[in-house]
This record gives sequence, C-alpha cells and structure tokens, in this order.
Amino acid sequence: MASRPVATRASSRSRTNTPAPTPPTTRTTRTRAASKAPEEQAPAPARKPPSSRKPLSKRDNLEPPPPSKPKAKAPSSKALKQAQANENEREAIMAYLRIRPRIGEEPSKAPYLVPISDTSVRMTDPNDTQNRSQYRASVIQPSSIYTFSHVFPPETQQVDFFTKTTLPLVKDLLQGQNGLLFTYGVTNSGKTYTVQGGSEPGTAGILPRTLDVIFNSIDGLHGDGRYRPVRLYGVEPADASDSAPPQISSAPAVAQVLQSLDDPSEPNFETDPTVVEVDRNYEYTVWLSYAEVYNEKVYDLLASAKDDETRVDSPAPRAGQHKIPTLTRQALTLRPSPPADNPDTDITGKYISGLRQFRVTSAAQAKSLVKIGQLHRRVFGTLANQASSRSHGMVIIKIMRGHRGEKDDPTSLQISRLTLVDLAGSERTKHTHTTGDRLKEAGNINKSLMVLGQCLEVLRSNQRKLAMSLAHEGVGENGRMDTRDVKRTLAVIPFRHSKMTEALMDYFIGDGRVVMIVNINPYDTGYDENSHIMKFAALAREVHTNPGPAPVSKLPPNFGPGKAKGNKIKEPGPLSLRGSDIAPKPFYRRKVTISMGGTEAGKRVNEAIVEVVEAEEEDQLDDNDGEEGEEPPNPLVDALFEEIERLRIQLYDAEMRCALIEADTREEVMHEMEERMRTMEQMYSRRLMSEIEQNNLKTDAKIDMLHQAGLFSSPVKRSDTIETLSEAEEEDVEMSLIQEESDEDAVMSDATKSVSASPLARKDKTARSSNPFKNMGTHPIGSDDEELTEIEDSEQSEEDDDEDDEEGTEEEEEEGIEEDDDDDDYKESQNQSEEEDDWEPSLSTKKRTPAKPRPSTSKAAPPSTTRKPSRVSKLATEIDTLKLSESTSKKDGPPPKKKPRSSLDTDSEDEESDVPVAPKKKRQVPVDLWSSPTN
Ligand SMILES: Nc1ncnc2c1ncn2[C@@H]1O[C@H](COP(=O)(O)OP(=O)(O)OP(=O)(O)O)[C@@H](O)[C@H]1O
Repeated sequence: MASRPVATRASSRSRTNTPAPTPPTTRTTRTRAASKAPEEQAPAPARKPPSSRKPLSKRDNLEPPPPSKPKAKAPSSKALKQAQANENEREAIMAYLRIRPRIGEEPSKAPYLVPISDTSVRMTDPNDTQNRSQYRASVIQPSSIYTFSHVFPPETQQVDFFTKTTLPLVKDLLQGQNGLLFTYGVTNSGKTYTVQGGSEPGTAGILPRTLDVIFNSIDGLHGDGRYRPVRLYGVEPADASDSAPPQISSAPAVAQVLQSLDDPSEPNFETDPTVVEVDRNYEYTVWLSYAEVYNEKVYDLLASAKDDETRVDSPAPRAGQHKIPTLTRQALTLRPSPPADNPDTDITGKYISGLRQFRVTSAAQAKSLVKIGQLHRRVFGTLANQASSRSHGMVIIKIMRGHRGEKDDPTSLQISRLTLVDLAGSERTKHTHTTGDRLKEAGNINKSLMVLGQCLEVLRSNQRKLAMSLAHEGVGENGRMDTRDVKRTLAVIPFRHSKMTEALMDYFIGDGRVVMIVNINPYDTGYDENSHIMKFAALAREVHTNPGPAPVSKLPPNFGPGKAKGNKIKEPGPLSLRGSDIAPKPFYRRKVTISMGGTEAGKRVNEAIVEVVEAEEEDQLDDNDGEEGEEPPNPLVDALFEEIERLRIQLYDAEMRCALIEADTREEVMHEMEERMRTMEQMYSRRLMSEIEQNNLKTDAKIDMLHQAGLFSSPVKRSDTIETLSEAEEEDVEMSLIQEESDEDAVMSDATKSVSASPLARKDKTARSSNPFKNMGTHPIGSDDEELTEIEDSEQSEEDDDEDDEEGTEEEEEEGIEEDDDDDDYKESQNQSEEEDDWEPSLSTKKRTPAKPRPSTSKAAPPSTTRKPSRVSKLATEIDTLKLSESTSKKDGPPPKKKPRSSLDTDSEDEESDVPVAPKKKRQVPVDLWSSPTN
C-alpha cells in the first residue's frame, strides 16, 4: 500500500505544543468578530478575559490576544497595519477540486472539464454547438476557468488526496484545533468514494485514514476515559454506556440482508500507517458520533435501531403476507451551546442534543462504528444501494486531551472536533424526473446546499465590511469610525434556515479550519449544476475562518458524576423511543427497500422491505436537562420563525419552478430555432435544385433549336449557310456554346435568377452579367410565379442598339458588308443622348464597357481577339435570319406550342422594337419566361 509516514512519534517532554504550520492566507479580514452574525451571535465578538486560574492549555498559546484599545484618532496606516495583522490570523476556506475518472460503461465522450494547471481548470459547455453559442453567447459563457487551492486529476490516489487535504486537519485536531471538511458535488461525482473509499485495496477514503492516523499517533497515550465530552465544549463524567456498541435491527428480514455486508473477504480494515507528531505530555481519548441530516431533520446513525413491531398504528398484514418490520427513530434537536461551557467566548455554535458519542480505543473499533452508521443509513433508506445518498452524513470525531501532570483536573481538559461531512448530491430534479417523496428529498437537499451558499455569501460580505471599517478606522464623521457601528449593519447569516448549516455554524463563526472538497464527474450531463458548484467553490475561497485553538473546558464548581450545578445531567445513552402508550409525537411513515449484494457476478441480491417511522424532534428537554443559559421560549418569536420558514419554503419552491420553467423555455426556443433553420435550409436547396433544372431545360431547348436550325445535324443545311466551316471550327462553336451555358449556370447559381438568355445572343448575356438584377424578374421559380419588375426602357433600347452595333461590326469585319440603317439610328440616338445634360449611362452600359470594349462604329476594330466569338455571333445572326424567314413564312399558321421562346425570338423582337427612346423612362411589366415584354 502506498502510504508514507508524515512524522515519527516524538518523545518530547516539552510542555509546549508545536502549532500546526499555517497555510498561506490568500484573503484577509478581521478576526472572529467578522463572522459573527448579529442575530446568531452576541454583539461583542471578542473573547472574554481569561479566568483567574490559568489553565494548562494556556501553555499552548491558547491565550487570546489582548483586545485592541479603542483609538480616538488612529492614523489610517497604523490601523491598516493592525487590521492586516488581525487578518493574518484568519485563513480562507481551502477549496480542492477532485475530478472523477471515467468508469466502466459510461459513454466515452470528451470531458467538459480539463485541468490546465495545478490550481485551475477549464470548463467548456458540451452542449454548446456553433449555433447554440450564437444564441446563448450573451447568457452563459461557453468556456470558463475556475481556480482552486489545488486540483486533483482523475488519476489521483486516495493516499495522496488524503495527505494533501485532510492530514493537516488531523494534525490540528491532535493539537487542539477544530476542523471541518465537507464534500460537495452533484450525484455520482465521487463524494462518498472520497470520504468512505472504495472496496479495492488502497482505496480507503479520508475517513478511515483519519481514524488510522489518529490512533497511530496517540499510540500509548490513551487516557483512562473518566470523562466524556458533551455538547460543544462541555465535559462530564463518563459511564459504561459510552463504550457499548449500538445494536442494528434485529428484525430477521433486515438482519438477513445486512449480514451480506459482513463479508470477511472484504478488506474492511485496511490501515494507513501515517503517524503525526503529537504532544506526548498529554493523554488522549477519542470519541465518535455519526449523524445524518435527512429531510431537514437530524438523526443519530449510531442509536440502537428499534424494531417497533408492536406499534398500534402499524397496519395489520393481510392474510398470506409477511409482516413488514417497522423501524422507528426520532429526530434530534439542535441547541445552542450553553455559555457556561465556554465562558471565554460569546460565540456559541449549536450541538445536536441527544446524539450518542462512543469512546473508541482503536481504529478498527471506530471503523466498525462507522460501518454501523452506514448500515443505518441504508436501513433508513437514505443511502440507497446503487443510487445516490439522500442525506448529509456527518462523522464527528472528538479528541479530549488532558495534561498528564493534572490528570484528575477536569478543568484542564481540552476538546477539539473534526467533522467530516459527506453531503448529499445536489439533485437534478429536471433530469431525474423526481416526484413525490423523492422530490421532497431533492428539494430539501437543494435547500440545505442553497442555504450553505447563502451563509457563505453573507459571511463574505460581512467580513468585507468589517475589513473596510478596520482599514478606515479613525476617519469617520467624528474623526473616528467605530467598528461597532459597522457590526450593527451586518447582515444576519441565515444558518438557521437549514439544519445542516445550523449544525455546522460554529465552524464558520468560531474557531477552526474549513476545507471544502468539490467532486466533479466531467462526463456527467450536469454541466449547468457543476458550473454552479464551481461558482460556489469560488465563493467559499473568499470566506475566512479563524484556525485558533479549541477552548479548554470550564466546569461548574459543583461538578460531579452525573451532576452539573445540582441538576441531573441527561444521559446520552441509546435513543429512547417513545412507546405507543405515550402520546405519540407527529411522525412520518414510509416504506424502504433495502438492497444488498448483486454488484458482482454471482452475488445474490438480498432485499428487504421495512417501514420506517420518523418521529418529530422533541420540542423541549426535561427540566433537568442541564441546559444553562438558554432563553425561555418566546411564542411570538417562534411564530415569527415559523412564518419565516413557511415563506422561505414558498420562495424556494417558486425559485425551483422558475428555474425549471426557464430551462424548459430555453430548450423550446432552441428547438424552434433549429427547426426554422432546417426549414430555411430545405427551402433554399429546393429553390436551387429548381433553378438548376430550369437551366438545364433551357440549355436543352437551345441545343434543340440549334439542331433544328441544322447547325449540328444537317450537313447540307450547314454547308448552305456556312460553306467554309471546318470540323475544328464546328468544335469551336460547340465549345463556345458549352462555355456560354456554364457561364450562364454560374450566373444563375449566383442568385441572379436570370434564365431568359440565349446562348447565341452574347451581347444579351453580357448585358445580363453586367447587371444581374435587371433580369431578376424573369426568374422562373415555378411557372405560376409571375413577378413585376422594372425595366428601364433606355437600357432595353441600348441593348438593342448594342446588338445591332455588334452585329454590324462583325459583319463588317468578316464580310465587308456596310453598316445597316439601324446602326445609323443607334449613332443618332447615341449622339442625341450624349447631348442631354441629365443623361447618365445605365449600369449595364457602364459595367460592360471595361469587360468588352465596345467597337463603337469603328471599322478598325482588332479582328484577331474577336475571331471565334465573331463566328458564333455570325452563326447566331444567320440563325436569326433563318428564324425570321421561317416565322414570316408561317405567319398565318398556328404558333408552335411546345417550343420555348428563345433569345432568338427576343432578338427578332428587339430588332423590331429597336427604336431609341428617352432614357430613365421606366415601366412595370409582368415578366414571364415565355412571354415577351410588352412595349
Ligand atoms: N476517484 C475515483 N476513482 C474510482 N472510482 C470512483 C472515484 N470517484 C468515484 N468513483 C466511483 O464512482 C461511483 C460514484 O461515486 P460516489 O458514490 O462516491 O458518488 P457520490 O457523489 O457520493 O454520489 P451520491 O451523491 O449520489 O451519493 C462509485 O461507483 C465510485 O466507486
């Protein structure tokens, strides 16, 4: 086993303790006064002056620092130094992060949290797809970095984790200081594994290791157990019941199930050999308690289970049915620690009244008790098998030490406490669809965790206020700032709002170190929950506690066995349950299925059903309870508290509902957006396909026309029209046609949605490519779509002129034919247009010019560069001529039905309408692919 001793046993005879090394302080605030809530604590935060008799423990530097004198006009720098000195005594809560490894059959997706250094991690939202981040960017950061005191990666061994996080607390405990360690995380993140450990060798958790180290270290230094610790700081004479182990349920059904846990093959008591240095001038006794907070009630897990089959209110079994065993337990009360127990301070925490504590003399004995406590958690259904813990488990280890030289002096006894808390997993009601009792449990778990967060929040804010007031002491209105004024304005710390925080409050406002362990399963779906936990940890790191020594007990003068101040002390023996003959307290009844075994192959699953009856806590103790200093109950205050409680629960419910609704709404919006995006995508792809199809149809039609014109299929006709066309030239023609088609496709896919171009009418195409919007109206999106578009007559006429111009130029160039009359008309109109002041060339004209310089009317255009296109144009012209003659000859006959209108038609029409008109005169025409625009 990989464990290493931290220190060897010291045999020092020195009477002074070596204080534990103080970890570095990251933040500073005022001492204990800072954590004192106005409501929860008395106004004066400083310790009271020490009693006349100096206890032995004063040698351990227990003497509190002398109270600082009030200064009338302290210089701010001095005050600041003083404040800093006080602040240095305080220590920020340590927050450690432990990342759980991926286990077995869990999906092997990438973790959403990765360590980026020893102290920081990056968390990235696994659901944050590209789209989602666009919608959520302003709401939730897709990636965040969180900082901790230390980050433990998944491969961390239990022993290393214990050494770094818990061992300092164990050292403190043995040196007379209090400590609290709690694990926090969502369900299944590894909290119980961290505290209790696994079943494999070397996987013992921090609790069994703590017990090992304690007993290793005090070996040979055990006290005689004459006294026992009570409440938080009190001492009483012990009795025999302190060592009698609790009984687990004797109900046969339950016993049968539970016996499967007593598997001798299990490495139950694997031991950690670590030893820490302790003051060997002292004798030590170790006391152990185990409580749980379930459904906002505190129960003792080490109380002997009471099988209460005789309850009159138990339902009688039906014929043929076994009687379901009934187990009864009673909730315990939290009470303020009486000031008499610790007169040196006004800071009073609360203790669990009636919680049993057992004196343990060995680690094995202590572990057995812990095991019984675990069994009871199962029996009472709060630690369901294969599921999550439904309760907060608290193991309280008390060390009572007394100096050897003053063995018989109970006033020399010092009690220090270490509480290890395995918090229930923060529940995801939305994900787990919890209902009924489970929902109530989840609500209570979340409530106590929420209250813990609120307490830390208020503590932080109070501490900041006090630190500010100390830093600025002496610069108030009257020349001085009284911190007492500031204290009056401090917010109430809401410890009372949850049993869990109430039970732990003295660690936050009193003395002791606090360590928080955040467990996280980075493969879990609970990203949002985990980010809340990360923020919680960041908050905890800004709260400070005072790691001072625990107080020495102050016993009343007439202290004696079983007596305190003449009153009988309540025996903390086994929990006395009220029988059915006594007026029953309100109670809750529920059925619990205990299930054991079956996790490994071949292991039989044992199950038993028990009925659990949970009685309300007792309202008040007997008169002889010995509770000194507690205020008599005030009905009005109680009623107010009840009202506050009721309102708080309502608020909590409302917040829960809001959170659920918000989450649902977010999800709905997300889905709707996704759906819309998908629909748009489909619509666009449909349009694109339809355009491509139309283009193909048009191209086919054009090729058909060429065939019909005899350019490809009829060599005779071709020879008639173009006698000298060689094969290579024919290929050229085809290539240029294909080229033009592909150009046209490109134009089409470029959202110009223009389809009414003839591949032969190059000029038309050029005009279109120059001004793609001009032909938008001819887009054939469905034959039904007839759109209105604006056509500039000037452009139209200019195009017509262009055509004539080009044709004329080409013909002139190739065949030496003179320019026709149209060109003259064009020139005239061109000249006329240029003379007009307000004339502006149309976009198409402007753009076309650089693409293909117009030959204007020049007869000296360069022939070589336009040779091939000129041939094509020539062919087009010939086809035009042919078509015109054909249409003239068939003028009286019915028009061809199927043949689509081509640019040839357009050209011929353009030729007819080729009359220059005034530019900028616009008109709206219905544009249809198959109809020509009306003039
Ligand atoms: N560091 C680890 N290495 C190996 N296995 C682990 C580790 N941490 C947790 N596991 C395993 O993960 C599972 C869940 O752990 P565990 O029961 O401790 O979660 P939990 O946070 O206590 O859950 P809940 O709050 O529901 O009780 C257990 O099977 C445990 O053995």
